[in-house]
Amino acid sequence: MIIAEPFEALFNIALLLFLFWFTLHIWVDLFSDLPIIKDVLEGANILNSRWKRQVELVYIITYDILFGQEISFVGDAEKFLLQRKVSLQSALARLLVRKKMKRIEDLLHHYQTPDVSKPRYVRVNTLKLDVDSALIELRKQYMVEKDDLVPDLLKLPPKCDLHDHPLVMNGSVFMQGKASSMVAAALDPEPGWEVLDACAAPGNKTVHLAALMRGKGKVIACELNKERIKRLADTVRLSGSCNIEVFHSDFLSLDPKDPPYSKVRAILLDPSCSGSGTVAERLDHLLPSHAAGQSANVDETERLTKLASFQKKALTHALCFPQVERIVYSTCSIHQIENEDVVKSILPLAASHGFRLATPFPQWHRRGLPVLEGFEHLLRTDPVEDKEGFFIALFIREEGSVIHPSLSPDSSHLSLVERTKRKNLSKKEARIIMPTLFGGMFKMFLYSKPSFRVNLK
Ligand SMILES: C[S@@+](CC[C@H](N)C(=O)[O-])C[C@H]1O[C@@H](n2cnc3c(N)ncnc32)[C@H](O)[C@@H]1O
Repeated sequence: MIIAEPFEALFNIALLLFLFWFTLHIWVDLFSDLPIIKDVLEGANILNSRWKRQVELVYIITYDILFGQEISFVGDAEKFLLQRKVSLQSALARLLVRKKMKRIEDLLHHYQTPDVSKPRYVRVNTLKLDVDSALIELRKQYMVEKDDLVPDLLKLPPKCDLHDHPLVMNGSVFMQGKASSMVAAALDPEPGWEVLDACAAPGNKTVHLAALMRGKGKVIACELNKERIKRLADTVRLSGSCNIEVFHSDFLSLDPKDPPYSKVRAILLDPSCSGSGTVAERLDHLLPSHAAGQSANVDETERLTKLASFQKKALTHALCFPQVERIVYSTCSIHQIENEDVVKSILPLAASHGFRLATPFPQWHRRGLPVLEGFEHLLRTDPVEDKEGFFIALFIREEGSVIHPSLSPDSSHLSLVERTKRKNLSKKEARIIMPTLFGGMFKMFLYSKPSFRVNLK
């Protein structure tokens, strides 16, 4: 007995401490959720005057029904509230949707006001102005610094609204994000080359190419969409570049062996993509139509699959230009299916044409997803950390590699008509000694596609 008493006392103290902790835990939980429980009860509109008088008890039982353990004791209050469990749950669901909408509204407000945390970038159009002069001019109004990675790119504080700035209005600088400005710089075309911008509108990267080439050589800007051609032509005019030719055409229908494409040394391929790396798209995904469940997901998967299929065809086609030495592929998408998967699928063909992956901006730390050999060559920017989600892959043809005429490009992406034409041509090629003048003209006739050069004047 003498020995048992201290144990009993200790046991009682431990039990008391446990009960105290347990009660405290429940009340802390309850009180942190109390505003929600009040709102739920109000939304469910189930309390009559009797239960309104015992509201504290109602709060505790409602808490248990919605978030707590099984209810072990069922008195009148429990019975009353359990019978209305469905109303309580739907009131809670409505409240959560309202809160989520509020969060989306807050996010929209945050992103739509100029006061965001994303720095502003302008790229100096070196065809019109040198970087130092641009710095002097912009520093009259803003804190400006040179970007540490991309040449000719200037970084300004997030709040700057430069839309009406004279340097923007007269095309001396272009408002262009950092990741977007990395693409033409990664391609790094040499002055005097012929370069093809395969999917060009609105033309930010086209005019960047022209500036990098210091106005020497030629940039061919190809765009399929008639409405967007006008925007492209405006951008080209504003840039003051004289060596850009705009073509209204489907990139997939350009014959790589036809002049003027046969001399193309570099291709910038920035095809249509989901845009999931941009703020507007990411917010769009939070909206109820997207969050509505299954059907939205199915649509989204289908859309991504279609986009990826076009992206693969376009990249495959780019590999077929006989003189091309560099190809840059970029998207503003965060999805693997539009990025690493596209690159992975064409790697064997690229290798057979003498191409290998190169490393654009080796000092940039964020690389591709590790789902293919050579992923470390790929470049990614993160939608949260870098404020935009971009992807860049750079292909370089090994020196001395040329496309042998027998290595006919993979034509699986071409239309049936196109494939038939090609097949017929090969038969004819066997009979006619090519290239003869007649043969060349005949080939040009067969390959001629509705591609319109746009007069910029
Ligand atoms: C992502 S945007 C290009 C943005 C542009 N590189 C820039 O930085 O301003 C893709 C463009 O490709 C065009 N496009 C889509 N399919 C095409 C095709 N088959 N041939 C040529 N252009 C195409 C679209 O109309 C769209 O204007």
